[in-house]
Amino acid sequence: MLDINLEQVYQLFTRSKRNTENIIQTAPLGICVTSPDGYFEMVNSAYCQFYGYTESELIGKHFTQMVSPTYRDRLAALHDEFIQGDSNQELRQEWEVLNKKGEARTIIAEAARIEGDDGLPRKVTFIVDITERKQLEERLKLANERLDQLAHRDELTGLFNRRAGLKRLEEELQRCQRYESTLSVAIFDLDRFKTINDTYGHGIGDDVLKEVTSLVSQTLRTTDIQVRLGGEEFLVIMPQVDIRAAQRAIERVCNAVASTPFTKQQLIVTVSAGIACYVDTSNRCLLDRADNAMYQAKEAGGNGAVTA
Ligand SMILES: Nc1nc2c(ncn2[C@@H]2O[C@H](COP(=O)(O)OP(=O)(O)OP(=O)(O)O)[C@@H](O)[C@H]2O)c(=O)[nH]1
Repeated sequence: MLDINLEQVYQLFTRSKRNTENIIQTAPLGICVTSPDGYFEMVNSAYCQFYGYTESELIGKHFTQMVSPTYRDRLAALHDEFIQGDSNQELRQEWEVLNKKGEARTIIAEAARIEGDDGLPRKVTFIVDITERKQLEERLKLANERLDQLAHRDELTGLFNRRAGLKRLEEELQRCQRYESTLSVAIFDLDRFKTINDTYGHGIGDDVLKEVTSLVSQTLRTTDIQVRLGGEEFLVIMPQVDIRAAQRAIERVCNAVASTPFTKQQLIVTVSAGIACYVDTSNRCLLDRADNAMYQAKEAGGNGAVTA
């Protein structure tokens, strides 16, 4: 039998308790224990350091004071649910919190339910500061969006650029083939645009391009795709639209452009358009047909649409 007296048991117990407390206090992640009604009963050094409060400033305070006001009610409700839950479930979630200086930080909090000395449940929360990681992710996301923008969008008008637009057309044509649906395209070009540049300068020419394409987008359906092919030449892809409907849409575009004065100079601009409808053939052939039709519209004096 083990020869151990009460004093030794007590010493062992005290040493073990001290070890546990030391581990908790020196742990690199923030740890807190909250009472069944959400008040701090224990906070470790990392927790205090992260939030910028001393231990005595936190003990006895309600834990929701550490989160931004938007989340307070939700978190208090979650705490209650967690404390009352039957299972030993764990809660892991990302939160926006506020430190003592009022700075917003992002944490991942993971919680576990334990039983306190009094037999009542307690919530132990472990927090990891992910603010820098979140900021980095945000910057990466913005940089990726910018890269995506540069790779697929035309800087001046914000429309799809030629490469991205032709890729979209290819995808739409494949959809037509697979589902035996239809599609129309229109190529349009501003009439005598060089005169605008020569008379008012390139800057005003740019403004005309931006305003015209914006008006065209508003005139078309949201499912239509407008592409800047280059210079003052544009492509409109109209999925599920037959040649008659396409003609009506593009005539509406021509009329809208011709009847709207553009830029502060109130310039009157017209467009010529060629329309072609998908028949089982290649992308290139469809665009060539629309392009030829557009030149016919130009030859007929501009400001109008011709179907291939
Ligand atoms: N401002 C501006 N002008 C551009 C841009 N890209 C092309 N252009 C100009 O567009 C004009 C196109 O001239 P042309 O090809 O002769 O066409 P047009 O004067 O519209 O004549 P038609 O098409 O025959 O009616 C040129 O002056 C180009 O410099 C651009 O991004 N901004």
